[in-house]
Amino acid sequence: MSHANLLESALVRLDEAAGHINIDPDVIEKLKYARETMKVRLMIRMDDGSRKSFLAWRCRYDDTRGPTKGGIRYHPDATAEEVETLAFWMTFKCAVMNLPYGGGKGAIQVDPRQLSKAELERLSRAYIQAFSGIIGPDRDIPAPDVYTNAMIMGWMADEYSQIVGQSSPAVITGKPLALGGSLGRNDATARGGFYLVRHLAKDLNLAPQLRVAIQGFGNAGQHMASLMAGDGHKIIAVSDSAGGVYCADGLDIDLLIAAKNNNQSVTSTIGLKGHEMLRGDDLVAVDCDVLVPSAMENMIHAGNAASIKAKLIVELANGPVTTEADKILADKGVTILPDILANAGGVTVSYFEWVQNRQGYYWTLEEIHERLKAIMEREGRAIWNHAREHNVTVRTAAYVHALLRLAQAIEAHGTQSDFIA
Ligand SMILES: NC(=O)C1=CN([C@@H]2O[C@H](COP(=O)(O)OP(=O)(O)OC[C@H]3O[C@@H](n4cnc5c(N)ncnc54)[C@H](OP(=O)(O)O)[C@@H]3O)[C@@H](O)[C@H]2O)C=CC1
Ligand SMILES: O=C(O)CCC(=O)C(=O)O
Repeated sequence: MSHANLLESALVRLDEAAGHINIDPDVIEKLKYARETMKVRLMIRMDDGSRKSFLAWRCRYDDTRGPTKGGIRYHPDATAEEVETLAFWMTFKCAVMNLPYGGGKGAIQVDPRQLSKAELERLSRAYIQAFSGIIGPDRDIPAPDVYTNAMIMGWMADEYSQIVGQSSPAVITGKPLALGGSLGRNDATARGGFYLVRHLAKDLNLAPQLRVAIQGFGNAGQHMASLMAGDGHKIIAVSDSAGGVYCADGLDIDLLIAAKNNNQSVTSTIGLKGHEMLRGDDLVAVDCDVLVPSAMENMIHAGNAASIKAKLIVELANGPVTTEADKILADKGVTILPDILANAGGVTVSYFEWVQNRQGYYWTLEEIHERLKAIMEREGRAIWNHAREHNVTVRTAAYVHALLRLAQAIEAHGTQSDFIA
């Protein structure tokens, strides 16, 4: 599926949820469109003295529940449509977790692996120069996403602080600890999903030792592998953009992480420690108990959903399963813990970072983990129970859960505030 119909497809889930509750059509009308999407062309000086331009966007999809919140993605295939869809999902994700935020997202159309560190820094600072008017600690708060990280967030927070003339750490989350980052943000996306699976293990009839396949081996995928392996489960397959590896007895996670830290693909471990090669779509079809998509959108689609053998899919990626694949998987009896719940640990610890920045008082790692676990379990349990009681998928239950909160906020604002920025 191209990005051109990504939002349309995402809105199918909204309509589906709206069909299960009595909701004012005005609420749905408001949630169907992004509030504002700003597009710019960033021009930077390359190391060889030439100038190069890059398209970039920031979308503030809906700010009814608070300042907009969401990551910035660096990817050569980024489009405005993708950014708006990701911002739509953020709107629902923040509502699912009851965070005092709306949804936003940003992107630069770039392959960051083709830039030097100095070029990457100039580009990241140029992004903030361009968007400094629409971001801010009470307006729109960026964070990391695909191919961005703490170092980039540090440059961005520094650039913003220089522009406004005062230290302003709460404008961006996912920063390095030395610049006001939070303990526990690094593995928060995976940890939230991990706590959720552990909490629902009995309800899901999960075996004590699970065979897990992970698609994508970056921030989300690597931490999920470590957490699940540390809890006694076997990671039997992982992949990255270059291919995949498989080992029925369990892959060597330290070896895989060392390869990624060395800028190599997971496939560089083929032939070592019993690691075998996986091609193309083979990873999703691996005989396993749990499949964890942790890469990009639409990777599980009508063409490969029928081949899936896992009984549980934990969506650490945003939008990894198309609406067509949802139906195929539901017919096969596969349970999906949806993105707006399963990967919400990241934005939840981002929220903790923002709170700590604002109060100037920092929590211990244990406090972060306890608070994250409590919120994942509270919202996860409510959504799970709703799904069971109303015989709907966990995805529909999560959308209903968020939609009720969004509707309350939209109605509470009244009808005269529609044009306030
Ligand atoms: N970081 C965060 O806090 C959050 C991230 N997410 C979502 O999680 C997903 C992953 O993000 P994150 O881990 O941060 O990103 P990273 O940039 O850290 O990692 C992305 C991973 O996906 C891999 N990948 C890209 N294309 C493919 C492909 N076609 N097949 C297999 N693997 C592929 C990359 O491969 P390679 O290493 O070869 O480049 C990389 O290993 C995204 O959907 C993101 O939006 C959701 C919530 C929060
Ligand atoms: O940490 C955040 O604020 C947002 C993370 C994000 O982009 C996401 O959850 O998709």
